[in-house]
Amino acid sequence: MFLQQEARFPIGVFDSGVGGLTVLQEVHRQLPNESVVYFGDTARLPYGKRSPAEIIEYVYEILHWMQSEQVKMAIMACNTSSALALDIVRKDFDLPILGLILPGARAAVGKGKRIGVIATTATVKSEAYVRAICESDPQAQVFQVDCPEFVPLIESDRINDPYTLQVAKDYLQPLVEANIDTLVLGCTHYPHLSGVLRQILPSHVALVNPASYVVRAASQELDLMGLRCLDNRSDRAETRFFVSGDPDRFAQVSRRWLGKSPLVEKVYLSPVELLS
Ligand SMILES: N[C@@H](CCC(=O)O)C(=O)O
Repeated sequence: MFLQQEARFPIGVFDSGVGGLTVLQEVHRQLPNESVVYFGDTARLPYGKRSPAEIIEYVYEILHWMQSEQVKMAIMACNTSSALALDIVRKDFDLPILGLILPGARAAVGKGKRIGVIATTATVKSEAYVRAICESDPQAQVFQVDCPEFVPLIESDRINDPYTLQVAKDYLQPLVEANIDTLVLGCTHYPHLSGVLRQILPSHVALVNPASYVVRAASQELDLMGLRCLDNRSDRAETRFFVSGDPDRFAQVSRRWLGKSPLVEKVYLSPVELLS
């Protein structure tokens, strides 16, 4: 099966932009020995506005490139890609590929019965969370809202802007009125807004960040496959950052989350011929 993989190889983590950093933080917390290749497809964000065909094409390109970087596992740190592309691309790669929807849905049903999901327009339209939640708990009720303004606001570093709070109030209002008890942050950018969301939601509403659950699943998978890196010398694990857009811009925006400006390289992804 996955014979060419070795424990010392990195884990690939990708998103359209800085959203995947919320997953990267969990990788650093739960899997501190692992090296990571992080890719942000910043030239083509937001993915949430893209068609399913475009998203699938981008994901193929990213995974082909990640394979050339010798990743031993790929984590789609992007709900939109997980919702639209995971089941399609998985069969075409000789490496474990993990997505956020199932771990997020399972975590949500463990917390409540009236489950709100906020996500990109593409994820909401796919109904991937509705299916996954209802399969895990047929009694659960799901209320979805797409929040197309969030990703551009986060990518332009406007988290604490009063306008962002107003937009968030408008998006959450129908969910508060529906009396949700649980809210799934169904886009990896949104945990960056947790503080803003908390100001609006009643305190009994549980927030579910699927990032911590997908990384837990990744950890189990690494053990199962004998691919966990056991070398715990702190200087060995490194995270390298790559983007398709402007590396300086990514370094500047991600600084808030990483505590320092990372070194970021630009990558030109090659088009992949898709068999239809
Ligand atoms: N991080 C996003 C992608 C957002 C976007 O580019 O629209 C997700 O989890 O869906």
